[in-house]
Amino acid sequence: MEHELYLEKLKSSINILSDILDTENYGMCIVDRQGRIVVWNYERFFHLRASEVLGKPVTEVLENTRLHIVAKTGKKELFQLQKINGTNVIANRIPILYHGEIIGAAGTIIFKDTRELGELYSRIEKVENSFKAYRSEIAQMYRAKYTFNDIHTENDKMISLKEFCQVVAQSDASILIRGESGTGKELFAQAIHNGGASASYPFISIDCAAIPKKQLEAELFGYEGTLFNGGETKIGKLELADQGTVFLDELGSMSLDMQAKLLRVLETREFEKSGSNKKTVFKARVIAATNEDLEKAIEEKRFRRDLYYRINVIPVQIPPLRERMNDLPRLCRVLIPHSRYGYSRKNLNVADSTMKILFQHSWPGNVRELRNVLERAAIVCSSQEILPEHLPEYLQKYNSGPANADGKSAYRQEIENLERRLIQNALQNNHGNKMEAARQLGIQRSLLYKKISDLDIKTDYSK
Ligand SMILES: Nc1ncnc2c1ncn2[C@@H]1O[C@H](COP(=O)(O)OP(=O)(O)OP(=O)(O)O)[C@@H](O)[C@H]1O
Repeated sequence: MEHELYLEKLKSSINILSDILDTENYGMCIVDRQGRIVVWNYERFFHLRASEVLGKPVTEVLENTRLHIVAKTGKKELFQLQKINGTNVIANRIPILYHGEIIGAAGTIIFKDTRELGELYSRIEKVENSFKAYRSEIAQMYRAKYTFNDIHTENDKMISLKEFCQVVAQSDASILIRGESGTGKELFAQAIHNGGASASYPFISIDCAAIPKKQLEAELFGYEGTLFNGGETKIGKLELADQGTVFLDELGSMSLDMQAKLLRVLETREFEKSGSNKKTVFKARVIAATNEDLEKAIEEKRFRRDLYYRINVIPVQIPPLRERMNDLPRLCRVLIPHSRYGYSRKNLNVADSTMKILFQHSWPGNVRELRNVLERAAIVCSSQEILPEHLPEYLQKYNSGPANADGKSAYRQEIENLERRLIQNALQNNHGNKMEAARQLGIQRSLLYKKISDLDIKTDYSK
């Protein structure tokens, strides 16, 4: 009898619960050990009042029921499809135990009709599909356009660097690309992204120097709508890069505060948006670039050593253009714009005299500077050849007359010939004695040695 009392207690608790629970999509029926109904709040689903069914065997009231079975076996049955009055419902059946003894079973229906569940599924499916569509749209919007084929070079060092980067593109390790401004750091970063498994995912570039320090955090992490920001939500670049690459350009100019936050993300692979305490998983690869001397910045306490080690897993150093001048002719070929005002000029090329000038410049702005020079020249030139006069003013200083095959100006060549003749004469007059020759020329002996070597002068005049 004790267990009947227990069932009674359960019944009154459930009645209280039904007042506070959402009973619109939720109902409960309890049977005793014999399968007789003791609690019934399925009223709204089956249009049968409790007074009509209480005490009746559940098998007489509910079609396809198994509650009486669960009240015997004690084995719960969850999320079962049950057809009642031509309607599918999802039913849970749970045995009720009292001091370890089965005294009945409780049945719950969560959804009135599986059509509702179907509708919910199709709504979820629609949301998922539009989510997929947005994701591929984001990947399209943030596409990396360059591949390794766009890195043009004939320089051995650059060819090996390209091959090395093709290998590291296959891993997801962090990369730190270093090089002067305009050497092609972003070009390499994009090629690495496109050469690896993340190619179809977004490539998100963030210029840490261009974004005001205070804004950088919101750009990277995003924020959730709160009362304080008028409910506005922003997806951060770290989240947007989902499975792709985050390219942190000018990393050296990131504030110490942001460096600490970035380090935490790289270590835990998760982050918190401002205004939210939920963690967002960080799933992208990081490629950073800088033209700053980071080691010096570490010494000067402007850059965190731990972040440096975390990012500099694979260091990539791009040489400046002046150290790979044999790339000039090829770069000129690919960087000359072959159209002007919409007219195609496929055969536009650089005249030899112009090339000689380009060889004399030290290109502090590297490939970007060269591209700008060629773009400007292509605009001002109406012939098929870019001539010295099409070059900007600051390059005209190298244009001191027609140049020789080795790229020296005629003026420079004349000076060298004169120097060579004077030194040869002095050496001859002094039977190859360099000290005497230097005295005769009125120059330091060290300068004479340098000139002899630079001008490749024969020094054996003793005989
Ligand atoms: N080897 C190359 N072949 C073809 N184009 C190149 C090469 N290197 C650089 N470029 C071109 O030069 C320009 C500058 O390159 P990029 O922007 O990648 O340089 P960067 O080192 O990232 O510059 P910054 O330090 O200013 O950010 C781009 O237009 C790029 O396509």
